[in-house]
Amino acid sequence: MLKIGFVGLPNVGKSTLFNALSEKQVPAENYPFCTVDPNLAIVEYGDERLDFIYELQRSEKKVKPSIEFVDIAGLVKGASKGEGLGNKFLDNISKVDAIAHVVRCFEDSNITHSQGSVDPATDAEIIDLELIEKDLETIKNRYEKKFKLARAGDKDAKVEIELLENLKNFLEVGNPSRNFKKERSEKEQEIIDSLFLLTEKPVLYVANIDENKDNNKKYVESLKEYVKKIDGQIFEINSKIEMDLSSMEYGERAMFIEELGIDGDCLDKFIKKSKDLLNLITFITGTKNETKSWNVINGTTAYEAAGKIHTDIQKGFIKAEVINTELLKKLGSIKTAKNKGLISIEGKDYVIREGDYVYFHFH
Ligand SMILES: Nc1ncnc2c1ncn2[C@@H]1O[C@H](COP(=O)(O)OP(=O)(O)OP(=O)(O)O)[C@@H](O)[C@H]1O
Ligand SMILES: [Mg+2]
Repeated sequence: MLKIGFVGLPNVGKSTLFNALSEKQVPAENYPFCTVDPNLAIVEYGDERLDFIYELQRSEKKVKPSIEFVDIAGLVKGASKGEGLGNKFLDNISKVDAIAHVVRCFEDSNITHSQGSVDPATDAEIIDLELIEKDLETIKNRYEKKFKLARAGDKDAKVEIELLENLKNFLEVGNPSRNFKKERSEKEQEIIDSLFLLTEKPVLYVANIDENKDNNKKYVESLKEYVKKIDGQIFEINSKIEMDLSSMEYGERAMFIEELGIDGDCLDKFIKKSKDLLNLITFITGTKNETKSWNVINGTTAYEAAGKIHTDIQKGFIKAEVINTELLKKLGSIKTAKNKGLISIEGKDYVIREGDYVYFHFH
C-alpha cells in the first residue's frame, strides 16, 4: 500500500492535514512539537469507476483502494544533527513512499511560527536542506565503506565511489538526490536505490493556505517560485477548513462547502495529485465475487498487472479482455460492449491505461 508521510517545520499544520484527509482527530494544537510519536491512518477512498463496475457485476464484495498517511513530528534546523526531536524522525521519513512537505502559508499571530514569521520559501528550504544533510551523511558512510575496496582494485567499488563522489558534489550545493542525473543507467539506479536517500523520494509541497486570499497570493507565489527551481509540484489546501469540514455531518458539510465556495473533495484531489507524483495509474477488476481497484506504475503491462493480482494468473496468462470504464459507462453493459466489438482482446504486452476494466483469462 502506498504510504505518504507528512513532513515540515513544527506547527505548520501537518496534524491538521492528517485529520482533514483521514477524518481522524489526533491532537493538532497550537504549540510546536505537539506531535511526537507518528500518527498512522489507513484511509479508504472512493472511486466512481469501482462503484460502477461493482454495480454492473453485482459483485458480492467491493474492495476500495486505500492509502496510508503518516503524520510525523516537526523537524527543525539541525535535525540531521539531532536538534529538536532529532534523528529519530528522519528515520520515520525513510519508511514512506512519498513525502508531503507541509509549508505554512497562513498568517495567524496567535500561532507560533518556529522561524519568527511566515516565509514559505525559506521554511521549505530549511527542511529540504536538513534532508539533504542527512543524505550526505548516508553517502559519506557508504563512501568510507567502499573506499578501501576501491583502492584495492575492486571494480564495482570503483564505479560506486565515482558515483558517490558525483552525488555528494550535487547534494552539497543544495540539490535533492531525485534531481541527480535524470538519465541513469541501471547500475547507477541500483546504487542510488541501495542508499535509501530521503531526497530520492518524490515530494509534494503542500501549501497550507489562509482564509485570506491576498495572503494566499503572496505566500503561495513565493513557494511556487522556490518549488519551480527544484522542479517540484505544489498542492494547495486550507487544512484547517478541511479538517473542520471532515468532522461535520453530511448536510452541514454541504452547507459550509457552498458558503465558503470550495469544493471540499480534498482527499480525492490529494490522491489524484499523489498518484501523478508517483506516476501511478489505476485499473479495475470485477467478477461476481469481488470488484477491486489496483494502483500500478504507468507503463505496467497486462502480464505484470496479472502478477500483481496473483502469481497463478500471471503464470497461466492467456489473454486479457479490456475496456476503459468511461467507455463502458457510456455503453451501459458488458453485453452491448461485446456486441459492438468494443472489448479488446489483449496479450501480455498490452500497456494498462488509467481506468481500464480488465478481465484476465488464465490456465
Ligand atoms: N490553514 C490554516 N489556517 C489557520 N490555522 C491553521 C491552518 N492549518 C493549521 N492551523 C493551526 O495551526 C496550529 C498547528 O497545527 P498542527 O498541530 O496541525 O501543526 P503540526 O505541523 O502538526 O505541528 P507539530 O509539528 O507541533 O506536531 C493549530 O492551531 C491549527 O489549528
Ligand atoms: Mg503535529
